Amino acid sequence: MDVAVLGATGDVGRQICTQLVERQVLPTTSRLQLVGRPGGTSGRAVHGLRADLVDAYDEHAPLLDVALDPAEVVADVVVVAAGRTAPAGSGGVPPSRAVLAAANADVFRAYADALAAHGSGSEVVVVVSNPVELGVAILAERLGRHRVVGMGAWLDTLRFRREIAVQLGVRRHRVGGFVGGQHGDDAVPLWSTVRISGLDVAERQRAVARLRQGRTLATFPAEVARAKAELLTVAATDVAAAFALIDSWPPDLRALARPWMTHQSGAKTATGTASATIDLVETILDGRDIVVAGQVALEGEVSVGGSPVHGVLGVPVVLGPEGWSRVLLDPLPPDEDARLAEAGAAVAAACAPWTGAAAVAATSDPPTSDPATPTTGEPPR
Ligand SMILES: NC(=O)c1ccc[n+]([C@@H]2O[C@H](COP(=O)([O-])OP(=O)(O)OC[C@H]3O[C@@H](n4cnc5c(N)ncnc54)[C@H](O)[C@@H]3O)[C@@H](O)[C@H]2O)c1
Repeated sequence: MDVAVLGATGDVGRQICTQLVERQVLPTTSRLQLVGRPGGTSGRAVHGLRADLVDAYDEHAPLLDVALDPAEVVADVVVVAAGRTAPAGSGGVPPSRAVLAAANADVFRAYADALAAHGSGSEVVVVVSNPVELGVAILAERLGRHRVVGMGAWLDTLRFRREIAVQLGVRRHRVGGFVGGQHGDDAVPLWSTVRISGLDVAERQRAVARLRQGRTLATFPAEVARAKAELLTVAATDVAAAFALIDSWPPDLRALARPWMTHQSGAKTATGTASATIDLVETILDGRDIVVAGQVALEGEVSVGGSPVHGVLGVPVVLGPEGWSRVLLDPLPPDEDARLAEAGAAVAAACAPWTGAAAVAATSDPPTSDPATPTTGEPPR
């Protein structure tokens, strides 16, 4: 099985390539295609990245290949990590979600069209680039929705599980449960899906109630906004204190605030993002169906706020070698249902200018103001 990484020389792409090789996810007979952009700096650096990986891992590296033309991308799993990102650190004005969308919609379209024309017709695409929902929408339109999954919800899920595990004093693998919604501020911690191995239902309910401290998701967007404002003030003079402050908050808030602060600190979230991406790649290569959370293009499999969702949303899905097959989501409590509905509306508004009939107009005349009404216009981390 072969893997292609688009944007291989970027911070996230390089981490994905390195971890794929270092963790020996691919046998030496498989091929890892490093994809850069002709004319850009990545078109040169991608050759250097190949040499560096061989230098480090020659004994167990898969066949390493370079591609600079989208038409040359051929693999069983294609990871999309190419495109513009919000610069790390707190200096300057970061591009809004809409500006990021305008820049990356072209990247998504270019690779979607190339894969539709020249691909095998069965490759599974894992979207990392942001806005991840837009990437899923554009690629799913051209390749078929079941072959495209966004990894933002899985990364959010791992962060949520970790924060719960830390608070309970257990290892992360003992905690189940998912985060859905939109990657970023409209991520929805699905508390009703949380499971803790070793605890029966009553014990789990008591533990979750303790962790939630009487809050519901109705107040979550306001808490996130307040948390960011507080962190900016504290981090202006003491970044360590800002991270310590996060430790005092409940797990769902920590799961959003910590990566945001990481980005603000000037570090990026490339390592964790790559590790979560590789989880999904391994699942697809493994041949077994596993339940993960991912952004997928729904056609009414899920209803939120009383209406079936026709659009991209992060939900728990069964993922396997042919992509995602089913959504696994029981009826939700009112606060989770309401937040998921809001996230679905925010995604729909954000994707509308770039998908379907609007995409043709958007290609020649992209909107310059933020078309969406998410909790904030900030891009996700
Ligand atoms: N989904 C998530 O959870 C998550 C987390 C972190 C970052 N991201 C996203 O991943 C993407 C990459 O982030 P990064 O930090 O690596 O950015 P980066 O700027 O370090 O790298 C981007 C790479 O994309 C390449 N690129 C741009 N256009 C291209 C094209 N048309 N063809 C091939 N390559 C192209 C650039 O040359 C560069 O190497 C961003 O969109 C970022 O927002 C997503």
